[in-house]
Amino acid sequence: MELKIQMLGTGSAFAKAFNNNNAMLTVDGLNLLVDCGITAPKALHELGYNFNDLDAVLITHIHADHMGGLEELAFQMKFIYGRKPTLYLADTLVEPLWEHSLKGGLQQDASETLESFFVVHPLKEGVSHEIFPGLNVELIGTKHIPNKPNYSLLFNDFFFYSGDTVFDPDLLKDLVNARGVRIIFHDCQLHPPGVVHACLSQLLTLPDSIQERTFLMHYGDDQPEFAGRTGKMRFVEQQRIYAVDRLTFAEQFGMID
Ligand SMILES: O=c1ccn([C@@H]2O[C@H](COP(=O)(O)O)[C@@H](O)[C@H]2O)c(=O)[nH]1
Ligand SMILES: [Zn+2]
Ligand SMILES: [Zn+2]
Repeated sequence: MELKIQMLGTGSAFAKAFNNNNAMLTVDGLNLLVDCGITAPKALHELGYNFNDLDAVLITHIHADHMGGLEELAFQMKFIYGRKPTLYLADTLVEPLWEHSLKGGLQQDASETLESFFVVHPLKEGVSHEIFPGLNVELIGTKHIPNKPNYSLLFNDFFFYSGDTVFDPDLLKDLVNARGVRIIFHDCQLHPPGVVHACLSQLLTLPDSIQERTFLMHYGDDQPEFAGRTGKMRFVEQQRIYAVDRLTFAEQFGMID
């Protein structure tokens, strides 16, 4: 049973050279889409997927680069594939996702709710939930936009996926030193200040023992100019397939194409 990750995109919210920072996690042929931004429908198509190939979708927060593709997903699943997609999200996001984002486009009848379009699985923060056999996720509440719910993800107790978060070195140290996290995919704003994201200059203050297991995503279009300027950290490459279990350290960096 191998966990693989392929980023549909590795770009920031304003990037144009990269798609939105959305990921496909695959275990034993089952596909979990982590975030479904504005560019996700086209990015999936470019990788040879259609929406019916998705076994579940998980949303970290309600910015458009993370959920702006859900309207098309819901409509395609309803009108083309005739089934409801499975949606995982924090219990605190269920109401705002519908009321503040999706209702305006999806609702055609006043009786329709989020559950009219998705099989909704609300998740509790701090609890390990089985998504598929061999894939568990724990939501970790992290700071992004003041007073708005936002979550990072811990997969199978060893793979931390930050989503969008401000720099939180104490969390990262606790995850690695106390909880045994081996791999970190972290958002990285290339230019300071990191007001709503971790920025590169902050991430570079992490000890080497954390940097060497950290892979950077959610970056801007000038990312190529930062090659060789990321300390022990590496950039995640859009569309490349990584075998997460084999990413224990940079030297054991595994790739499947
Ligand atoms: O200079 C900036 C530009 C944007 N923001 C905030 O970022 C988010 C949108 O980007 P995400 O990657 O989806 O978080 C939005 O809240 C903007 O206000 C910023 O703070 N500074
Ligand atoms: Zn974002
Ligand atoms: Zn965001």
